[in-house]
Amino acid sequence: MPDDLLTQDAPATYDASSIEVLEGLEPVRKRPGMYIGGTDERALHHLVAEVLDNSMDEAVAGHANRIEVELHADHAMTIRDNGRGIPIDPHPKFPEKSALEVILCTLHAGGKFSGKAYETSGGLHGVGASVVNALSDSMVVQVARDKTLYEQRFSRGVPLGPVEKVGAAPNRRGTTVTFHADADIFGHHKFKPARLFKSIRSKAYLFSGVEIRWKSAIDDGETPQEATFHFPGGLSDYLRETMNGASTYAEAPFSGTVDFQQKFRTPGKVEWAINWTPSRDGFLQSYCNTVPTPEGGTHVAGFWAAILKGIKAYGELVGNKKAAQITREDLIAGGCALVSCFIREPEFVGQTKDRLATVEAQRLVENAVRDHFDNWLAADTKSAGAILDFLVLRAEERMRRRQEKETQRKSATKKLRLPGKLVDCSSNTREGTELFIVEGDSAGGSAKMARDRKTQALLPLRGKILNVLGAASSKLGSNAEINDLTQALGVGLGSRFNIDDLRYDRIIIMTDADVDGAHIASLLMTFFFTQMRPMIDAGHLYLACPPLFRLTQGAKRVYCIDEAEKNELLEKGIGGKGKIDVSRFKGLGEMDAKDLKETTMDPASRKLIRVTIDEDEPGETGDLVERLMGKKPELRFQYIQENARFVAELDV
Ligand SMILES: Nc1ncnc2c1ncn2[C@@H]1O[C@H](COP(=O)(O)OP(=O)(O)OP(=O)(O)O)[C@@H](O)[C@H]1O
Ligand SMILES: [Mg+2]
Ligand SMILES: [Mg+2]
Repeated sequence: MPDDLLTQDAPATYDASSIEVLEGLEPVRKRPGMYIGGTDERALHHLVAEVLDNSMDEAVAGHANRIEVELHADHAMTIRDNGRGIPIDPHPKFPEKSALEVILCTLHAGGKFSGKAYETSGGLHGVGASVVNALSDSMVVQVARDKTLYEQRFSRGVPLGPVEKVGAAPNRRGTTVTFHADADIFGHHKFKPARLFKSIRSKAYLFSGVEIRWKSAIDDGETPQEATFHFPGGLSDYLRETMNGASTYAEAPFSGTVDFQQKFRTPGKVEWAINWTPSRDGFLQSYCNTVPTPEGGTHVAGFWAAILKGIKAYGELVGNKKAAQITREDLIAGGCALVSCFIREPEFVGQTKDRLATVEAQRLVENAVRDHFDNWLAADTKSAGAILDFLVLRAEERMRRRQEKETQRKSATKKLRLPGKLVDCSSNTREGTELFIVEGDSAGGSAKMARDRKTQALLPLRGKILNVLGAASSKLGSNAEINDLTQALGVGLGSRFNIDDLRYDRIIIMTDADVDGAHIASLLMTFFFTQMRPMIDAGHLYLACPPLFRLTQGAKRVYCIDEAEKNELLEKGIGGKGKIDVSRFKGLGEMDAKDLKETTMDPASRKLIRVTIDEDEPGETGDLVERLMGKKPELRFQYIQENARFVAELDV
C-alpha cells in the first residue's frame, strides 16, 4: 500500500481528544525498575520495544504498513512508521500543551484506554513512550501530519521547547522517534545488534501486514547491517525457521488463525503453529498483541488445554487407551509451539508485560484452537498417529521414572530420620503428594484437620528462618529450621541436592496473607532458589493463596483473596439472604479447618501459584533474588502481592 492510500483511509476522529490523561509523570527516573524491570541490558532493550510496539499498534490497527528501525553509530535509535502520527493539536485538558507533549511527558496518557482509536493494541498503560523519554538524555519526535512536519525535542523527559513546524511533508505521514538512552541510568550497557535484529524479525512474523526495515551502523560481525522483513507465511514459517531443520512427527505443523469476531463476536484473533520433534527440547513462544510474553499466561494455558483435550479425545476415538495418561508435561517436552493472540484491553503482569493475565483469553484461545485441532487430527491420520504414539511413549516413560522414584522413596523413608514436627502423609509413593510448609504452630492445628491424610503432609516452621542470602553456607547446616526442612524433603543442599530424592511432588509454602507471611515466603523462596534451584525449575514449588476475607450471608459463604475482590463482591452481592457479614482473617490460625480446606488446601477448590524463574535472561534471576531479599521489604511484599493475585497457572 502506498502512503497516500493510507492517508485517505485515516479517520478524522483520531486527534488530541482521543488522548486521555490519568496521572502525572515523576518517579520514572527515580525508579526505572518499576517501569522497565531494571536498568540492565534487558531493560535497555526494552526501550526499543516500547517505541516499536507503538508503531506496531499503528500497523495492527491498519494505519501503517512500514516501520524502519535504525541503530546509529552513537547508539541512538530511530524508529519510524508511516501511521497516523502522534496528534500534535492542543490537548483539551491542557490547552497550552500539544497532545504530543502530554503523551511524552505524562504517565498514563494515551489513546488506548477506550478502544476507540485502537482495537487490539499492545499498548494499554499510556506509559511506554513517556518512560522512554524520561530515561533518554535526548529524544526527538517528528510527526508528519496534514502535509506538515512537526518536531519536538526533549532531554530526560523535559521538553527543550514547544512542538514546532519544521517543514513541509507533502507525501509523508507518520511518527519518527529518535532517542539516546541516558548513561546515568543504564551505565555501560549498550544496544546489541543481534538482540535487536531478532526481536524485530519476530515482530514481522507476528503481523504479516507490515514490512520492517532494519539498519545498523554497528557491525558486530554476525548480524546483517541492513535487512527487510516481511513474512506473509506468518507463524508456520516462523516455526519452521526456529526449529531449524529438526525432524518432526507431523509433516507440516499444525497451524491456523481464528478470527474471534467471526467465531465469538468479540474483537481479536489467535494464530498458532506447533509441531513435535524427537530431536530437541520443546519450547513455547507466546505473544499478545505482538508483545512477547516469556512467562506465558492465560493464552498459553488455553492453548495447551486445547491440545491436551484434543489429543486425548483423538486417542479415545482410535481406541488407544493409553492416551488418557498423557499430561501437559508430556505435550510440552517435545512440542515446539508459537502462539500469538490479539485481544482487546489485554491485562499484563507489570509494564514489561511478561505474562498475560486476561482471563477471557484462556477460553477464547482454547475454543478457537480446539475445533481446528480435532479437524486436523482427523484429516491427517498419519501425522496424528505419529504424534499420539510419541506422546504415549513420553507418558509411559514419565510414569516409569516416577515408579522408580517411588520405590526409592519407600526405602528412603525407612532409612531417613524425619524431623519430629513433620506431620507426614500416609502414601508411600511420591506421586500426588504435597508438603505444606506452614507458618507457626497454630496454623498447623487447623491445617492438620483440613489436610488429606493420604497425600498431604505438614511441616510447621517457627519464627523467621535465617536470612540465608546473607549467611555463609556453613551456617545453613547449623540452623535447626533449615535442617528440619531439608530432612523432611529428603534432599541435600546446594551441590548435594538431588531432585530424585525429593519426597513430595509439590512443596507448598503456606503463610499468612500479611507482611510477615510475605516475608517468610520470600525467605523460603530465596532459600530454595539458592540451594535447591532444580526443584523450582522442575516446577515443584508453589505458593498457597489463603484468602483475606470471608463473606457470609445466610447460608451463603464466599472467600476473597484481597480487599479489591471483597469490595467488588460487597457491591455485586453474593446471592444470599439478609445482611452480609464480613470477617477478616488475621492469619491462617484464625481460619477453621473447613475454611482452610476449602480455600487453600483442597485441590478441588483451592488456588495455587507455581513459582517459576525466567530462564532466558541471565539478568533476571539476580533481580529476583535482589527483589526478594534486597534491603527493601516493601519490594518483597509487592512481589508476593503481585504474584498472589495472579491465578492463571491454576492447580489442576
Ligand atoms: N507511533 C505512533 N503513532 C501514533 N500514535 C502513537 C504512536 N506512539 C504513541 N502514540 C500515541 O501515544 C499514546 C501513548 O503511548 P505510550 O507508549 O506512552 O502508551 P500506550 O502505548 O498507550 O501504552 P503502553 O504504556 O502500554 O505502551 C498511545 O496510546 C498513542 O495514542
Ligand atoms: Mg506504548
Ligand atoms: Mg505516555
